[in-house]
Amino acid sequence: MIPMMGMGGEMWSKFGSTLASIMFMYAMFQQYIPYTFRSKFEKYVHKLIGYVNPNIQIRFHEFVGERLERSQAYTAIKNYLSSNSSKQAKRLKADVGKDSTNLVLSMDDYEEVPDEHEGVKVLWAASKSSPKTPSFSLYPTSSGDEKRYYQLTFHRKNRDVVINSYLNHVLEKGKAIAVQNRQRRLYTNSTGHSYYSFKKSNWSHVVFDHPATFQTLAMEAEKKNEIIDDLITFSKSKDYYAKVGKAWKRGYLLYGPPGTGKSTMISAMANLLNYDVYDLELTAVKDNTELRKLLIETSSKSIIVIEDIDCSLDLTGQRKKKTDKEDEEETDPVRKRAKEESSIKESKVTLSGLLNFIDGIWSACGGERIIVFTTNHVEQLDPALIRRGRMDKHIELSYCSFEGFKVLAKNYLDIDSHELFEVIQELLAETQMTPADVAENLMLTTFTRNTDKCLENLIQALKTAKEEKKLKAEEEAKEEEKKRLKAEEKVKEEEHKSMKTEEKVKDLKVDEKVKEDQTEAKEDASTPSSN
Ligand SMILES: Nc1ncnc2c1ncn2[C@@H]1O[C@H](COP(=O)(O)OP(=O)(O)OP(=O)(O)O)[C@@H](O)[C@H]1O
Ligand SMILES: [Mg+2]
Repeated sequence: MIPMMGMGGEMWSKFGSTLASIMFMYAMFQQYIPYTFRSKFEKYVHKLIGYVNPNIQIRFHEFVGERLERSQAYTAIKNYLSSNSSKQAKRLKADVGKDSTNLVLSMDDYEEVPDEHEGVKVLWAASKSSPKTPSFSLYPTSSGDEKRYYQLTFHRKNRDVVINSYLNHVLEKGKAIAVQNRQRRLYTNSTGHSYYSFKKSNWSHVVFDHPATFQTLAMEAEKKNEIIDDLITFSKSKDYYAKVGKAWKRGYLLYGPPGTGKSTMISAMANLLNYDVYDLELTAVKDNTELRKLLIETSSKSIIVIEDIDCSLDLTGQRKKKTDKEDEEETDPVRKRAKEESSIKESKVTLSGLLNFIDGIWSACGGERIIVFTTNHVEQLDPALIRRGRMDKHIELSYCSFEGFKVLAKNYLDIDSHELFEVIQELLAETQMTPADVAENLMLTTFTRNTDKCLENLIQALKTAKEEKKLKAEEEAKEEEKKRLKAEEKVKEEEHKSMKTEEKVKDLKVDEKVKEDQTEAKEDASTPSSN
């Protein structure tokens, strides 16, 4: 044992002294050899190493270009390595990931991670270089001056595989991981702060974490699956759209009464496809130019939403006149308010501007985008806006069906069947209740603490709705009858009037005839006879 230790100690001391001498010589070399000679010397040393060393190295710096933008390749590699390094590297860096709940691990500086692709072995290393000349700054620069990079090392015989295949594989995988890990955003253009115009973007955003999914959406299973299929096919059809020469986008029109789940479906779409949501408030857009600017700023993999399209835009001059008239009759306070607001702000976005937005040349920039319009009154929309090709899919969201109710019962009460379901089925067929109202009744509150009570409440609400519907129908029938009687009366009155005028005309004609006769008789009397 002891001799061994002695040997080890001797070896270390030798190694230490050699290292010290090399360091000393290097310091001397740096201090006393002129710079020009030194740089030439270093060049030859690198060349010499190049002849001897069979490996090739590629560096991917964090910041590149004149404006020192963050390199996309660096970010993609970082993401790619984060999944590998957490299994292999010994020293890791941790950062908070999306939702602020999970940790994302990546390899620490000077750590190395091996990787293999198509039988080719490579080695990744994370590293950083400090600036050679110290820089002075008024601002604290903790790590700003350090230049981080990843270094890829591989044998030169594998050059083709690495450059042609492996690097693409790394970038693609890295980007896919970034999409998965990214925190999705909900953007809006309706901040209303015009003094923020110096800001770079016209969109402001918050974190998008709406929990709605297609599983929790009350809807017929067949219809739901059709929509899911459509969305997934769209998201995977990049090559197909390129082949047929169409911009990679798809338009959906969601229509139906308030509270039937239009907005909920948009959130479910975003969650299904992992897309960002851009909620475009048309009334806050000044004109077509601003609209185009907003569109260009939207990123790929996003859903652009225009809610209540019929209220948010006076699409044509004709339409404006029509809506003015309708204002008096508008009973829904929200729609009335929206109409008032839109007329106050005097948005100059026109129908043609909007159509350009949907399928003009500009719409192709970015790609992989879904445009969703919602409306409560599909019949009021301009045919040009909703023709096929612009809005590829029209989806009607309607009153709650029994199938929809079962989804809600499963979500809210966690039950698949119940003895009261039959009654509810009958009542739902006879009434028109929105999923929002049904959901409201199924919500467990302090008052309705159990399932039976909830279902009974719903039955009560459905019965009331049925009664109201009956009363409303009766009232409408009465109203119709009143209108019919009024119309009949009017017709009679008209007839009466026309008869009277006819009589008057007749009388007048008789009077005139009498007068004419009288004047003729007078004239005859006053004319002296020729005899
Ligand atoms: N089909 C549905 N499935 C599940 N929940 C629904 C459904 N429809 C409505 N709801 C519930 O009702 C609430 C209101 O629905 P939502 O906002 O999606 O309606 P909307 O159709 O967008 O109405 P509006 O036309 O007034 O904008 C939602 O928070 C959701 O909980
Ligand atoms: Mg809505």
